[in-house]
Amino acid sequence: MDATALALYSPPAVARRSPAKPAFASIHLSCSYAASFHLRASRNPALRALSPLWRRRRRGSGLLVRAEMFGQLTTGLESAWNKLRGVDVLTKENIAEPMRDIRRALLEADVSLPVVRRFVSSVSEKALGADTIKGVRPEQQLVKIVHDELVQLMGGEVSDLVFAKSGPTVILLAGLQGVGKTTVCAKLAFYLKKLGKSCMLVAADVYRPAAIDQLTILGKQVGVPVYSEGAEGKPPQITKNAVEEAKRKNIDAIVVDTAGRLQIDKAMMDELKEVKKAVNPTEVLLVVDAMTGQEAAALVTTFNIEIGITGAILTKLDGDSRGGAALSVKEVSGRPIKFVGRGERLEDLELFYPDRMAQRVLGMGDVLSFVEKAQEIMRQEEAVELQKKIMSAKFDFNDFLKQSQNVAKMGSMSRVIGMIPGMNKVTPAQIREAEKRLAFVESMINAMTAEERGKPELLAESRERRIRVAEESGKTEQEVSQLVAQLFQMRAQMQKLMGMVQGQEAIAGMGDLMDSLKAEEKAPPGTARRKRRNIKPKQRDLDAVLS
Ligand SMILES: Nc1nc2c(ncn2[C@@H]2O[C@H](COP(=O)(O)OP(=O)(O)OP(=O)(O)O)[C@@H](O)[C@H]2O)c(=O)[nH]1
Repeated sequence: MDATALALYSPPAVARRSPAKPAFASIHLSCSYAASFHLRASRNPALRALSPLWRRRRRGSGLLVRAEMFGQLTTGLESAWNKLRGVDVLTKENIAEPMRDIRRALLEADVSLPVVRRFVSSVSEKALGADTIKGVRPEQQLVKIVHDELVQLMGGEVSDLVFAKSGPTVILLAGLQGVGKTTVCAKLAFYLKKLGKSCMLVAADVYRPAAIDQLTILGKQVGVPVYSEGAEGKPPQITKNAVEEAKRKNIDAIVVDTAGRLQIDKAMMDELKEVKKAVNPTEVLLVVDAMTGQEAAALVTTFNIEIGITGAILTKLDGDSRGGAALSVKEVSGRPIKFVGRGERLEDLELFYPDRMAQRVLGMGDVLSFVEKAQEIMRQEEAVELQKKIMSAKFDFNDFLKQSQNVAKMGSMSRVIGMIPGMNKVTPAQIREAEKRLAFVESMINAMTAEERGKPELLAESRERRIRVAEESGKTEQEVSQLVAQLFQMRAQMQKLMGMVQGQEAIAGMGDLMDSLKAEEKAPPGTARRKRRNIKPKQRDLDAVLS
């Protein structure tokens, strides 16, 4: 791999100062901007070359974000290569400590010890055997080696659903109670519909009456039929009849929901074997909870030995899972992870890509998934338009509202943030704060006139307008002023982040706004605020906003 390509593996710069509390709004703007930027970059090599900018976070201007998923593992791995800064070549001596860091990070992520031992020995061997490549620093080489090993550990490439060559594809789901099986049934139906395949759900969990009702409700939400014979039927017979029904109705795929139990028991295994014998399913997928770490890997192994499975579906990856399950399942059980669940919504199920997961573990985000998500909600021309507006500092409140709604469609904020390279350290609390404040902000934007939303300078230059918006939205003038000031700050930040700022031409109306903000901060409560002349912002004001 040449130096440029390897440079993409530059470890994200670890900010040397405590994470600045990000302006809530810039989290949304960064996500919106990234959606448009990466969407364009996905079709434009020149722009794509810029995307490492997202990986090397600019101190002070980027957002210090810690995605919920794998945060601890990412930090642990980062400390490994940060110890190699300044060395010229990887040697047995100088990689000893980084290897100990990697070992510790994987164990803390709840990866099983035998897997960790094999992983560290393979990375060490490759690190010592690696040729030095001109222009590539040793820590970059180590990041690349760890990345490739992580990809292999998780199965190498994506393992998609297998479809039957003739007749309906039968997907049998198994798993313990509460792991998310029934939810996965609906998510899979939603995924199959997106692929243009007709689907039917089968209620074969006859022991928990609520499960049948739950599946029926979910089926209605997705818009697919649910085959049920109530709680009296026997799962093997129910499933067999469902296959006949699917054949009659020429349905492409059926997804069978089976009973979950608190732990593996013989009755559960025997029943699954009978169902399997009755319908010979195309896929037998074990649903496991990512939060259970290496226990998930052990479960997959047991089910594979007992009944034979074709793969696993890892749910609740949006939770505070340390990553051990994602990293261990394939290596321990020999069976691939096919899908991951990242939330409770129907669209929160996606194919499992080992390379993208490895990039996220290494804090490099997941541009490809981000682009795919952005493509689902944003047309290319919209992305071009948004990009131009942001780069020309014309991004206004209409754009902010539209993009915030778009970002919300891409999934939870932590998930969107986790996909954007270079933004892998937002704390969950900061993300929750950002999400909470969005409604607060939207109420102020909705109180603005269309003209004010399209020309925020009008609000920056007129205190009367700000007071009116405050009164109509039930907020204070100070809060409105802060919001307007943050929009200008976001404009400048985005340009700075892109490294495309063309000089810092003064932004009209900033002086007045900055002064009234400062006056607010200094004036004791109730002091009549001094009226401000509209003045061109002094460089000092602009620097204060831009810093
Ligand atoms: N955060 C999060 N919650 C999930 C995910 N998948 C499922 N859940 C939630 O987990 C809970 C259990 O989901 P179910 O689908 O009822 O689990 P189950 O395995 O069918 O449970 P039983 O029917 O009792 O066997 C529900 O509240 C789901 O919304 C996920 O990927 N992320």
